[in-house]
Amino acid sequence: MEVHMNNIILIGMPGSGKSSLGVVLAKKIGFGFIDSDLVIQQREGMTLERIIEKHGDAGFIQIENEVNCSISPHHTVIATGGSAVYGKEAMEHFKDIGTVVYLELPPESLEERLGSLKERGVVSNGKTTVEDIYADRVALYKKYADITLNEQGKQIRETVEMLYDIIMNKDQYN
Ligand SMILES: Nc1ncnc2c1ncn2[C@@H]1O[C@H](COP(=O)(O)OP(=O)(O)OP(=O)(O)O)[C@@H](O)[C@H]1O
Ligand SMILES: O=C(O)C1=C[C@@H](O)[C@@H](O)[C@H](O)C1
Ligand SMILES: [Mg+2]
Repeated sequence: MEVHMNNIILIGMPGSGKSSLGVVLAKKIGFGFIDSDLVIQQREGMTLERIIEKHGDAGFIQIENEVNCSISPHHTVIATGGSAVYGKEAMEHFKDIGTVVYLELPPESLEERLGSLKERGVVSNGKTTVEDIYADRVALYKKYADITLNEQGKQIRETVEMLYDIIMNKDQYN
């Protein structure tokens, strides 16, 4: 598989580690790092939780879609928000500017990491459990992924190594 080395875009459920892994990967490969959640917060001048409260799920998805469409860096790892896949234009844009990597983890393991969903300000679309939110999104994560990384049982360091190997074309996973 050919990896588009301009940008690496991380997608996946909240708690899958896009932000935690992304910055470590960026440092390792000499790339920049952008967390699109922080770009959204800066643009709106409030926290993600507050934006969701104010605009509702649909309003947040629209804002996130617009912001993500405006992110066009070079040689950068982009950690997206868990709900980024609801933005069709943004995901098409990301596929144009880089390689999209889905960090895959089953809902049981996500639950252990997440703690309170409410505190994280998740776009729930009326769903209340991690399992239901996962079920609502899993097809979208798979649809947009150029690479799917199963991180079950892996430490952050191991997942970064696995991704590094793929990027550097020493690929034994795809
Ligand atoms: N093996 C692991 N891999 C990744 N993260 C892990 C692992 N074990 C524990 N964690 C923890 O899980 C959490 C992952 O959260 P993080 O904010 O990176 O996820 P995210 O995908 O960016 O979520 P969001 O969509 O809400 O932005 C962190 O607190 C991290 O330390
Ligand atoms: O998965 C989600 O619904 C979200 C994840 C966060 O990264 C933020 O983008 C926001 O809190 C919504
Ligand atoms: Mg994040």
